[in-house]
Amino acid sequence: MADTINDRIKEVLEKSPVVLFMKGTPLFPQCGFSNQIVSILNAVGIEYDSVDVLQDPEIRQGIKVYSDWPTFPQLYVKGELVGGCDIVTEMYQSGELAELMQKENIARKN
Ligand SMILES: N[C@@H](CCC(=O)N[C@@H](CS)C(=O)NCC(=O)O)C(=O)O
Ligand code: FES
Repeated sequence: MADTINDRIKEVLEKSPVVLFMKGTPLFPQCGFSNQIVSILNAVGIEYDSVDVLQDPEIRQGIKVYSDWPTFPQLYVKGELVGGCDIVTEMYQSGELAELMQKENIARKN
């Protein structure tokens, strides 16, 4: 069972270089923390996939264990957890987030 969840998570992470696990969708975030990280990703202007953990209790629980990180949002770049709302906000403000996206050659939204 646990293996199945981890396999599903890996599949999602391998499908796209940037994945946001959040509550709701980028168009309709269902929590202020998720809303904030969506605004930041829009401001940085990069392409990303998102997973609505409210629609998927298995992933909601599984990803917490996978990365040993108990909350949402969770931003992944190239399969690695970058952080939640606080960390990503700090990285955005310092310019580190844009730098990371550039370094990893993440596609920009036109
Ligand atoms: N300080 C956190 C704020 C996020 C947070 O506290 N999220 C809570 C409320 S949305 C959460 O995901 N709780 C676990 C859950 O709902 O499964 C961050 O930097 O991301
Ligand atoms: S859903 Fe209540 S704080 Fe995120």
